[in-house]
Amino acid sequence: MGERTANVQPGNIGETICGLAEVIGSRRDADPEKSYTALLLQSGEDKVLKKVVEEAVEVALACKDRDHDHIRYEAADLIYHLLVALEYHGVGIDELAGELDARRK
Ligand SMILES: N=c1c2ncn([C@@H]3O[C@H](COP(=O)(O)OP(=O)(O)OP(=O)(O)O)[C@@H](O)[C@H]3O)c2ncn1[C@@H]1O[C@H](COP(=O)(O)O)[C@@H](O)[C@H]1O
Repeated sequence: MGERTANVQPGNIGETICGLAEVIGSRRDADPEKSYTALLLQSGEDKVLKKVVEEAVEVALACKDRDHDHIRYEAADLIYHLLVALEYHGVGIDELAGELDARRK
C-alpha cells in the first residue's frame, strides 16, 4: 500500500474481501510493531472510526476529481478500513453478505 498500484487486473471480489477479512481477523492479537492492522485494532475504537471517515472523504474527493485510478485506490483503502471496523465490532463478513443478500430483489 502507500502508493497507487500499476496494471491492476480485475479479481473475484467475494474471494478478495473474504480473504482480506480473514487476514484482518488474524491480526487481532498480532504484534502492532509488525502489523498495521494490529496497531489499528489495538489503538481503540476512535482511531478505527477516524480512519473510516478519513478514507470515505478521500473517496469523495477522488470522485469529485474524476480521477479513475485514484477513486479505485481510495475505495480500496476505505474497504480495508471498513473491514477493520467490522472486525473491531465483531461483525462477521458472512453477516454483511447476509445483510446485502436480504436486500436483493
Ligand atoms: N489492505 C490493506 C491496507 N490498505 C491500506 N492500508 C494501510 O492503511 C494506512 C492508510 O492510512 P494513511 O494513508 O492515512 O496512512 P498513515 O497516515 O500512515 O496512517 P495513520 O497514521 O493515520 O494510521 C497505510 O498505512 C496503509 O498501508 C492497509 N494495510 C493493510 N492492508 C491489508 O491487510 C493485510 C495485513 O496487513 P498488516 O496488518 O500490515 O500485516 C495486508 O496484507 C493487506 O492485504
